[in-house]
Amino acid sequence: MRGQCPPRPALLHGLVAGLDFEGYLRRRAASGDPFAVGFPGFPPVLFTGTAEGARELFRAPVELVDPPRPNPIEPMVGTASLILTSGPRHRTDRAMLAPAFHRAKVRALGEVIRESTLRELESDSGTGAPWPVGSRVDVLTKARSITLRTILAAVFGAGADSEYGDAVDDFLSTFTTPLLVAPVLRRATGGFGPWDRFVAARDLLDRRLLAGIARRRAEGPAAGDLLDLLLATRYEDGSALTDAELCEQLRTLLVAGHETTATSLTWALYHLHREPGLLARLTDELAQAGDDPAEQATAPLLNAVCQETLRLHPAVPIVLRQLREPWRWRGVDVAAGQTIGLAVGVLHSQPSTWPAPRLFHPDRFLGRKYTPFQYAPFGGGHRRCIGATLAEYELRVVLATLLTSARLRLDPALALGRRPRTVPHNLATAPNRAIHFTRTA
Ligand code: HEM
Repeated sequence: MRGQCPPRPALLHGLVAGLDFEGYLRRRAASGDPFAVGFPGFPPVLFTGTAEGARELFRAPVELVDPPRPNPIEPMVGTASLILTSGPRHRTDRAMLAPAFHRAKVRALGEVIRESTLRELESDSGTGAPWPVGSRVDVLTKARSITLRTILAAVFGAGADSEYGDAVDDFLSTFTTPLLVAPVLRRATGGFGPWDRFVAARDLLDRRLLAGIARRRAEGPAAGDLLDLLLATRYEDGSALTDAELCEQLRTLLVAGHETTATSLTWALYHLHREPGLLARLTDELAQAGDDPAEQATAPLLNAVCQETLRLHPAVPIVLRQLREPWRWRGVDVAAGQTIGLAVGVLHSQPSTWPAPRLFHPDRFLGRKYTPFQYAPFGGGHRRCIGATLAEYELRVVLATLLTSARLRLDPALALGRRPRTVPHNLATAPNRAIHFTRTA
């Protein structure tokens, strides 16, 4: 089948992918399905971008698939991370954490999310500057402050941002794209290189996390937040998570739980402010819904805007599984050890499901449902994103709060110019340039 030979040279392709990840995957998909992609420093991956391929991937027997190893994000999250474990260990960890992501628990964070958003507009937030009328900001920075406070509240309880916020920021900013894509750079260079800076930031964050863990152990469980659930985790042999493993799980939740949502918020605001008619419809809808986050979050057009944002800009653009044994997938015999995956953006661009797929058109979600194999921004199967309910609720509450509390103007060059490209960024992706807005009211 065409498209299966890994592209050569991988380094050149890696550079092109680094400049426009979504566009690169779409171009590779044009050669056939499945199609191979080589990433520098890692074995080639065989991708699908079809609903049938997604169905087979998500329904693969649990004991057949693992997360890929080596994995570029391992230095950030560690081997005990929920993202990297498999088998009974993964099952237990997921089951223990799941209650924190149930609908009722997520709804209870509504006020925290709303206040966090208002704080970003009105006053000095500690993790971000105020946004007075007339000033211009990179909205991704604002979105990151809001989503970091939310995930810190979900993990440690409300108000935890002053203790951990800056350490998480430093940790994330030191894991630069070169470190992500080029494992050869991951070595000490006398304390001054990018790897040394990353390791120092990770150590600092872990020290803060360990202090928080010690305090919680001394004080006893709080209100069933994620830290409580991690501390209560027990395996079949009765053992608990070690301190190092606790740090890895906490780092995972903090990182996976805020950059993704922040990127999605940025794209949603970008598209809304390029389409005044759509923005007016949405603000009218929100005006009817009042101030209650739970009420606002049920608004149909708001929901459609969030879904369309995740369709056009899936913050996690690839979903990967490594085969333990040989498997026939998409009509191809795939060897044990090979990694197969879903290119989410390619799936979300299939013209048979999504007419005019490159257009931002939320109405396609009004009154219509798609299968979990046609639309998969949160992946699928037994590893589907554990934070999906939180992410969707947070997107809606932050957008509703921002749009009913402030007026924003997108920079004219962005409002009229070409759409920014998507580039890899930490665990997720981000627009390749800053999306600036001026607050006008
Ligand atoms: C818009 C926001 C988000 C997007 C687009 C997103 C997307 C994804 C995707 C595609 C996966 C891989 C699923 C698979 O392998 O099938 C994933 C996994 C994961 N996500 Fe999210 N995510 C988001 C927000 C969150 C939030 C708020 C959390 C909260 C902690 C979170 C935590 C995780 C974790 C821990 C995993 C690993 C799950 C496992 O392997 O069992 N994510 N996410």
